[in-house]
Amino acid sequence: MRNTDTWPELLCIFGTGDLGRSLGQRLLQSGYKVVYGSRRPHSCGPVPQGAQVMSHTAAAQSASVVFICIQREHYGFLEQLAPQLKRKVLVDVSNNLRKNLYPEANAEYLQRLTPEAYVVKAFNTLSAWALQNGPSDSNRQVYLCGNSTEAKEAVTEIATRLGFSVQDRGSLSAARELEDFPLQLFPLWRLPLRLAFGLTAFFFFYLLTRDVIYTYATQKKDISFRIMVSLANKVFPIVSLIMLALCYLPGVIAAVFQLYRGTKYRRFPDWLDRWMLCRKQLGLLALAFAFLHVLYTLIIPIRYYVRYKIAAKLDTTIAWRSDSYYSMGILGFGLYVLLGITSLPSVSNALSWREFSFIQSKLGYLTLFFCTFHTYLYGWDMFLRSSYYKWYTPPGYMLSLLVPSVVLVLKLLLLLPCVDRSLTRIRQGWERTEPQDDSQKSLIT
Ligand SMILES: NC(=O)C1=CN([C@@H]2O[C@H](COP(=O)(O)OP(=O)(O)OC[C@H]3O[C@@H](n4cnc5c(N)ncnc54)[C@H](OP(=O)(O)O)[C@@H]3O)[C@@H](O)[C@H]2O)C=CC1
Ligand SMILES: [Cu+2]
Repeated sequence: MRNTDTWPELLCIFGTGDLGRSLGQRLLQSGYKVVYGSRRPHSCGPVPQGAQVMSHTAAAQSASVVFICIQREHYGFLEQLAPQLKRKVLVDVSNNLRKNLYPEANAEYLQRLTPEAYVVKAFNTLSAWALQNGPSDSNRQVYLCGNSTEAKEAVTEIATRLGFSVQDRGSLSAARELEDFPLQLFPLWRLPLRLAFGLTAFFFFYLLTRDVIYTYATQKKDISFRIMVSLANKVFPIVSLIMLALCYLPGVIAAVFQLYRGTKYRRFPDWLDRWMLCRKQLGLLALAFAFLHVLYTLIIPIRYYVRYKIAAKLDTTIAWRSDSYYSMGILGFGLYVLLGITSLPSVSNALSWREFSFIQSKLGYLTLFFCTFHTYLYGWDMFLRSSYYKWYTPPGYMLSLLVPSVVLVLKLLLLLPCVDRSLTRIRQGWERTEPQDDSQKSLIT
């Protein structure tokens, strides 16, 4: 099918648009020869230096691999070209503007137009910009699929020469999935973002009512200026703590499921699966909120309102209490940042699985513990110190501590030696398997 003896190999690109030009430039830089097929070979836009431009027919005849850098809507003319494209490798790079715009994938449509060509879907997840700049850490992956193994090998070779790493996603029927990739908008972030937004809105309005509006209604005192810093600095830590707890809750629930079922070989319910998959995003958002809390806390001493209230008398008991909750908060935040850093791909790739799970799980629970304890101490301190917090504190404050406390208690229970032993046994797949049917049973007994 291909003549691999001639190097530099000549490759053909149909379409002199953005992607065609970027791809051509990259191919030329990697040592290939490039010929363009265009509707207007003599009046098309600028092409990279060193490339030739011809009619579609002439260009197709000269190469064995043809990149189709044309929008799917204009594929129609390729049907007449089918005889010239016979036994050629056609690379479909196209994307759609929406999901399910057409009944079949673009690559399958191309295969239908040119039944005797070998269509390979590839490169569509890269942008013209990424192609032109060459592979970078985040833009290294090329996904491809197709029915002919040889054709896929040819495209793999080219992509590898361009510096990309290739992932084969199977036959051409996977093309639809590949075409949907670029259309996804932060799929794993959606749930955590909605949650963060919902929690923030809820606690903000809750505190606004209980803090500002209630005070105004009962005491005719206007403390609305507290919205900007004091209120924000209550909402952010609460949301952060709850989200961090929610990041560890699914792991605990999964362990409970496994213990209850006595096996790890049964699938978790869908909601738990989805929840487990977005733990990293939950954790990172929680970290962002913790950051805000730290920043807001740092400015407290320079605020006029606080300096105005500072009393001259020093009470060592109070000093102890408040210093301990600051200290817990700082320790918790330090670990929080560590968790965030180790979740970066470049860092986590450098860790072994054991190291990664040690940090994300053991230190993760420690972080949750510090942050929860910090919140407990804060509440205790405020409760003892000011009468104002006596009525405000309980409901909202308890609510913010509920989820983390549940997670920590469950985790402690899971760490009990007897529970831990059976969980380890289940996770290592040592569980007793019941004989499947009666014939086996009789063999055993
Ligand atoms: N731009 C990007 O970042 C990416 C683009 N893609 C895909 O690459 C393909 C091309 O995209 P892009 O380069 O941006 O698009 P452009 O509009 O920039 O270029 C399309 C090219 O197709 C040719 N063309 C247009 N109309 C017709 C027609 N009726 N018949 C024959 N040829 C025609 C033209 O080349 P000529 O005048 O020489 O014939 C034109 O330059 C698309 O399918 C897109 O989905 C995929 C990933 C990223
Ligand atoms: Cu705090």
